[in-house]
Amino acid sequence: MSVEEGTANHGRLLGTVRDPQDVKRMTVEQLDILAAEIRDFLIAKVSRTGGHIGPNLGVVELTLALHRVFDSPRDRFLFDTGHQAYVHKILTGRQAGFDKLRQRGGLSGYPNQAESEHDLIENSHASTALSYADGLAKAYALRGESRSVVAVVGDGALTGGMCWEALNNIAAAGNPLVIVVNDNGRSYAPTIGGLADHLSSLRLSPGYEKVLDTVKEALGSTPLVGKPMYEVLHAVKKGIKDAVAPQAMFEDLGIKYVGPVDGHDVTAVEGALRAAKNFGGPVIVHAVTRKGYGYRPAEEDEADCLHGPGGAFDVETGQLVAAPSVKWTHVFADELVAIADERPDVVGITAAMAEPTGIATLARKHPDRVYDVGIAEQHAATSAAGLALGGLHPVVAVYATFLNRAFDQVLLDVAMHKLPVTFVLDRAGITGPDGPSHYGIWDMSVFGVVPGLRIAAPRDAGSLREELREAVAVDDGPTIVRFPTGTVAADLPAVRRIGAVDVLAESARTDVLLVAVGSFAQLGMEVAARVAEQGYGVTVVDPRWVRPVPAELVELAAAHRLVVTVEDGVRVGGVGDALAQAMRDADVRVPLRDLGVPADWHPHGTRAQILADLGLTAQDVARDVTGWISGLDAQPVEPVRADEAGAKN
Ligand SMILES: Cc1ncc(C[n+]2csc(CCOP(=O)(O)OP(=O)(O)O)c2C)c(N)n1
Ligand SMILES: CC(=O)[C@@H](O)[C@H](O)COP(=O)(O)O
Ligand SMILES: [Mg+2]
Repeated sequence: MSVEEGTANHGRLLGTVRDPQDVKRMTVEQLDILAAEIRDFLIAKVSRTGGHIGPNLGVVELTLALHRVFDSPRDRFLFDTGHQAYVHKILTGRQAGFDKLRQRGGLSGYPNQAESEHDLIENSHASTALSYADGLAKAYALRGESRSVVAVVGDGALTGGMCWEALNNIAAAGNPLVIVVNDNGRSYAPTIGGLADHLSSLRLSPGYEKVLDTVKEALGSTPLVGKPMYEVLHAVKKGIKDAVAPQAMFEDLGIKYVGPVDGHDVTAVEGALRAAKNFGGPVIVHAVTRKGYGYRPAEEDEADCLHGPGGAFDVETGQLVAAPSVKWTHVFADELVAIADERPDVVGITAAMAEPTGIATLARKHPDRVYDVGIAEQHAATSAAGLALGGLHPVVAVYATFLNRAFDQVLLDVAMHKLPVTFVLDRAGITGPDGPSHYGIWDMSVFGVVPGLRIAAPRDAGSLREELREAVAVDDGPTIVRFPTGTVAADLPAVRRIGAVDVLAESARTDVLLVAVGSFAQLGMEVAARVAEQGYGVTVVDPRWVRPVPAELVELAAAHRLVVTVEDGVRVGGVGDALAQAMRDADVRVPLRDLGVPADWHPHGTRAQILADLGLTAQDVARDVTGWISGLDAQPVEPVRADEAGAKN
């Protein structure tokens, strides 16, 4: 049934769904209507809030079938990556929450334990569900609990190495476990690589299981027994596999394969799931779906099937409602092309996010110089090391949150080898609606400890261009260039440059040195103006390169009465911490206060809301700074050592 036809029902059936039991009672005809109503509902709600519309439209029937065959929450669903769990939320009593999806205080865009007993894992980083499933199945086996474990993993998530580590273990353990491969052939763009090719060849061989069964039946009447019988069967099975379908990789790994099944046919999916449930060992159910199914703008969106429009969109066209603006990503993308035009050794790497990171712009100009490695950030880092060893300068463009999992590769494979690799971290800092797992707040602390790694935090478009050029000019070690999400900040010219440090504002009085990191430069200017109104002089500086700590920053610190740092990252091990340490090492006894993000799980909301919650607005920071500097006036004692400035988290 089409979306239009479904609209005619005005969601009457959907309104009766309070929990999965309601879906279990429905007839096939009702399920058809319900699927259409769910699509209407998703389009209506997500077009207002933004969110992952394409992936969820593709799993409507699949999710209905899951909830009919299994008994959640006794049976456990583990969604990988978690961005396709909206239908699951709808069927588990959370319809009302969709008006505030991904908004402050509203439903999370991912599974969330606090929302429902039907959600177990709170992921959103890809390729983890099979490992969770392996552990969970082992735990249930050891505790003697008879509960099904069902992991739903996309073809894109399956390109992540963790999935293959998990499959290896799942096969070895042999526990009952259902792995539903939701194969829509796409990550954002079409999924790349041998695995994607394998899945698509399986998709084209629907007769495989049937042929296999027929041959098994025929051979069943031959007089062969024991080992010879097995060998004949095995040889025939392998021969047919090679002839009818390419090597059925999953079966060779030791995991039963069922499929391919039409993922938009609830009855067919149910049949496959029931067979898998009763099998008694690990089974892969290969469901073929279409991303964005049933919504024309998504189906026709060649770039990413409306994977996750970054805000409200027009239902008719699928176009974003907000006026287009120049984003940090665009500035990076254009400058990278300009650099690559001049330098044939510069190449790009993306981990399945060519458009969102802007690497696609380079790919359009120099298609042979961009590598999409799949959702494989660890591989991206070490493959970049290989490219650098081969004489190239790779630029690895990923979201800040996703580089975390490649720490060891950056540390040893890249930095220890002093290799010139530039990591460009988009969506650094508080990002907003995707919530805590997507906040790019760890990079400056985590990667700040890597010897020889330089980190730049540009403040605006001009400095992003400049610092990117400086980064790719480094030839004796890795660099990181990190910037936030959204519209790029207006250019903020420096008054002067001291060494590598830009001075943005000065005063006749040298009361406070305000170190404003990256996009907080503008906030720093506003703070300086407010604090000046209270009679104190503030020097605002942008260190530009925050690791290693510029020597000039320490000298500037020594020339002021108070140092305040403000950064869009966790305080522990952040820029403030690093500067405090450098000041201690230089015996600079000026008090330092560091402002930033507490190392914690901060909820979703808009970036502005979360920053306000954290006291990272110009008004809050100005109040803090005024309080601290006036406190020093009130107590004209020997300044405390920088490391005595107070506990922090
Ligand atoms: C480690 C990691 N890297 C990148 C991403 C960004 N990302 C989110 S969804 C997605 C594509 C997922 O493709 P697939 O698993 O096939 O799901 P589909 O959207 O096609 O349903 C990517 C790359 C992520 N969530 N986690
Ligand atoms: C699920 C996921 O990891 C991404 O799709 C994420 O939603 C990215 O959002 P933005 O690209 O809008 O920042
Ligand atoms: Mg996919």
